[in-house]
Order: sequence, then structure tokens, then C-alpha cells
Amino acid sequence: MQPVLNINDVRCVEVALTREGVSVSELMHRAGYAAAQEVLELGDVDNVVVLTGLGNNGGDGWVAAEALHGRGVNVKVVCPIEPDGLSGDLARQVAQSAVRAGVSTLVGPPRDELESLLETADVVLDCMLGTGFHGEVRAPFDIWIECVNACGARVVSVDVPSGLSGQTGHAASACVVADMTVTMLSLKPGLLADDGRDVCGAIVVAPLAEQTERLVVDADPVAWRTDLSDYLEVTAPRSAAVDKFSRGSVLVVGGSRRFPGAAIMAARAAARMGAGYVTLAMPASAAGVAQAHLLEIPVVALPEDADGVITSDARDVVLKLAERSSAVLVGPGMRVSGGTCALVSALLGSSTPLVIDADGLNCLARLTNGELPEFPEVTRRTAPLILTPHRGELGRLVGATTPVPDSLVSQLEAARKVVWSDGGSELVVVTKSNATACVGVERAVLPKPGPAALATAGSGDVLSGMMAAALAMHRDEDPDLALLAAYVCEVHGYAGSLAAERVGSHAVMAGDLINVIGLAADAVDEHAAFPEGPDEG
Ligand SMILES: NC(=O)C1=CN([C@@H]2O[C@H](COP(=O)(O)OP(=O)(O)OC[C@H]3O[C@@H](n4cnc5c(N)ncnc54)[C@H](O)[C@@H]3O)[C@@H](O)[C@H]2O)[C@@H](O)CC1
Ligand SMILES: [K+]
Repeated sequence: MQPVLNINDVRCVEVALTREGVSVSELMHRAGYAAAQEVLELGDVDNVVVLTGLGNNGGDGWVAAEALHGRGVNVKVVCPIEPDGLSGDLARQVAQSAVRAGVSTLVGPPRDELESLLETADVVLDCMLGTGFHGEVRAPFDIWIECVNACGARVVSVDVPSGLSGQTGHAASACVVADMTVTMLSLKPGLLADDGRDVCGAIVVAPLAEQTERLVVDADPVAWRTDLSDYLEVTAPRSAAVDKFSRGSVLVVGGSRRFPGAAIMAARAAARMGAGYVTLAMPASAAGVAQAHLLEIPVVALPEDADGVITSDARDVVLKLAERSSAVLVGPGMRVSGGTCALVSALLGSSTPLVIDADGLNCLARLTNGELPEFPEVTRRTAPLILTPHRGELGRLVGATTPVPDSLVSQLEAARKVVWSDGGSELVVVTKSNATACVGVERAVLPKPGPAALATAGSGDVLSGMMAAALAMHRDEDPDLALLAAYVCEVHGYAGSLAAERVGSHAVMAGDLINVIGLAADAVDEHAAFPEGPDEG
């Protein structure tokens, strides 16, 4: 897994490195060389334009420019002021060194001159703004960024695309859209989420020192990004001596007369994920529709109110069914009412592994009055519990006093309030967004994000059905729950890609995802086992 560090912690690693004898100047030189190396490896690079800012990100650019010049590349550095005028000692020294070495410069060019220069470039190296950037981009960089994005050259950003917050992943109104980002020391959360997903291109981490890996881990990573091989632990082949019950049974509780589809999709997804036996329990007036759609899945009709929403009279039946199941999912399409809240509360009190999604989470928010971290039914529970909120649901769970999370880091913070209050390893919050994180008490795991095709109605219901199936299938193995949840997200994402290939990226509906879950799981398992591809010998 690759560690992800908050920007402040990256600075701590920098300080720790200097204590171990690697000076900031040395780091800047290594950063510049690393960037130059990545540029050269792109191939066909004769002309490079390096755009530099006034801080140390610019310093990295001057070092890279001198290195590329030394390798015979035709380099031009564009800078806002004369190199001698740079106020930071380090940046000024490396700029002066590059000038002495014969690197040619262009100081404060008018827009048309910059545009003509960029037309000659094979690669643009973006070293305007790094982790020191905040607010809106000021002149001249706003104009420079527009020119970079309009030119046809390949763009490599150093550390962070200029204009992006490496912490929040929010881009200013001007932001470089890079083909590659060479980021220093470690991944940063803003590169992996929100606008960061659109503007970074391929991300390469340059560790800069042999001590970095150790120091980054010591700095307490805010999250860990998985590699496919990490999933081996949760994809281990199970015994062939199975029957439909030993493969794990799932109970899905949800649906309403108004929304029967969500629970139906969740139940089908659980079956496609590999649960041997799935039961769907829903309000009586929706059960008939459901059974007509589901030949392989028995549907149990539950007592309902005048609106076709499950009532608290369903409690005993549901608990009995839950007791016989390996895992339960509650929530999809269920609506929030006194009855459904009572049901969620009862299931929390049961000892069957539980996934709570959608209206199940909204019931939980109502039950806990936005104070989930202080809610004993959750914190005292010992059986596995996975909550799968999107940002809005997560916001409701952690309380009215905190704003709805609007970045990966704020998702992580809110999810941690919940899991840390519990303190046990049996609770995981899967905080869903364009960068989903599976947050357990020990660490937050970031699966590779799926394609935009996943942003379709019912996609979350499919995911929660798959989660319940995974819990059921692994119930005897005491798996690392956050990793297991991340594995499910990875399969869900891969199903999105497969479905997009089949029906077109704009056309994917949740049902298309369900149909390819099995193929997606096989592909992820195979890649986990053979990251380099199967050995033909
Ligand atoms: N952390 C580390 O260990 C290392 C950091 N290095 C580099 O140093 C960078 C950080 O350097 P700095 O802290 O000097 O910061 P930056 O170089 O990212 O930015 C600081 C400069 O940008 C200006 N600026 C900030 N906001 C602006 C805005 N909205 N519009 C226009 N200008 C704005 C500031 O006035 C300042 O001149 C990293 O991104 C990385 O590239 C590397 O040199 C080596 C190692
Ligand atoms: K940059």
C-alpha cells in the first residue's frame, strides 16, 4: 500500500530528513532531477519550457531546467521576475546556478510571446505553484495557466498541478491540467480526490531519500492507497467443498411501495458477488413486484403502513431471519419512519454482521440525532458493522455542527469521529465519493476509484449488496474489514469499467453493473494474484 500524507505532515517529513542530514537544498536538487528524469523518459523531448514561480516549487523547476540543459535538451525557463530578484535564498541560488550554466530565460513575457514559445514546446514543466499555494491564483500565473492548458504540449507538473490544493483537491478557477504529476516524498490527499482526479494525470511519487519511506510511515499517513496485490489477503481461495449455505447467506431488508427497486438490485448484487443464499425482506405491497423480478431469491413480505413502508411489527420476523443469515444489509429504498428506525435499532442489537446503507443510515442519523459517535448501540456492538454513507449521509451522521464533508480529508475526519469513538476493529465506515475511503480504526484504505460511469442511480445499492455478500462469505476468516470493504469497492469500480465497455460510458445503469460483478471479481482476483500478468511458463 502507498501512504498518503497531509501536506503539514509532508513538511514534518522534510524537517525529519534535514535532521537526518539531508538538507532542504539537497532535497530540492533531488526533486528537480526526479522531474527532469520523468520528462526525459517521456521520449521525443527536444524542447522543454519550464514555467517557474517565486517559491521552492519554482526552485525545483530551475534545478530540472539545468539538468535537462546538461542532457542536451533545448530548455527555456519562464519566470515572473529576474532570477537575482527571487527572495528565497534556495530558489535564488538554484536559479542563478542555472543561468550560469547557460539555461536561457524569459522574464515576465507578454501573453502572445508566451503563447508562441509554448507552441514550440514538446513538454511544459509546470513549477509555478506547489504546496505553498492557497486562495485564487494571482497574476501572472492565472494567464500562464490558461496558456499552458491551451497549448498542445505534454504537461508535467512538479509536486502538484499549479492551482490545485494538494490538501483538499479543490482547484482554483485557474489550474493546470497535467498529463503527469511528479510529486515529492509521498502522495497527498488532494491529488487523489475531486478536481485532483481530473488535473493530475498519471501520478509518480519521487521519494528523494532512502529514509523517506520510514519517515513517511512515522508521520502517520492519513490514508493508504491500495495496490491490487494487497487484496490477496481477502481473495484467498476458499475450499471447493461448499454448499449454498456455507458460501454465506445474506438477508436484505429494505424497499418500500414507492421504491422497490433499490432493495431488489441490492439482493441481486449480493447473489452475483457470490453469496450462496440471498433472502429479500420487504413491505408486503412491494414483495409481489420483487418476486416477479427475482426467480432465484425468495422474497419475504413484511408488515407495512398505509404508505407501504415497513412497520415495527416486522421486528421479530426480521430478527429471526437475521439470526439464520451470515450477514444482513438494511436500508436500500426503505424510507425513514418510526418503524424503519426501530428495525435498524433492532438489527444493531443483533449479533449478525451488518451493513447499513441509504435510508438505513438516515434512520441511524435520526436515532442518534446526529451524534453517532456517542451512540452506545453502535459503540458497544461487537459484531462487524459496515456503514456506507455518501458525503451527505456522513454529514448527517456526525452532526449538524460539522459541515457536510466536501473533500477527501474532511470525509476521513468525519469517518474517524465515528470509528474512533467505537475503538474496535469491527466497525468500518465506507465513505463514498469520487474518492471512496474505507475507514477502520487502524487505518483508512483507499481503493482505486471507479469510473464516472458508476455515478448512476442504484450504483450504491449494488455496492451495499456486494458488501453484505463479502461479509457473509468471509465471516469465518476474521478479515481486515477495511481491506475487505476496499476490495468490494475495487470490484464495483471494475464492474463499472466493464459495463461501460459493454454499453457505453454514458449508458451504464445499475443493472449493467450487477451483470458483470462476477467477471469483475475474477479480474481483480487474478490481478491481485498475478500483478504482472499470469506466468505463461
Ligand atoms: N516538502 C519538501 O520536502 C520539498 C518541497 N519542495 C518544493 O517546495 C514546494 C513548496 O515550496 P514553497 O513552500 O516555497 O511554496 P510554493 O513554491 O508552492 O509557493 C510559494 C509561492 O507561491 C506564492 N503564492 C501562494 N499563493 C499564491 C497565489 N494564490 N497566487 C500566486 N502566487 C501564490 C507565494 O507567494 C510564494 O511565492 C513544494 O511544492 C515542492 O515543489 C522541493 O523543493 C523539495 C522537497
Ligand atoms: K506545480
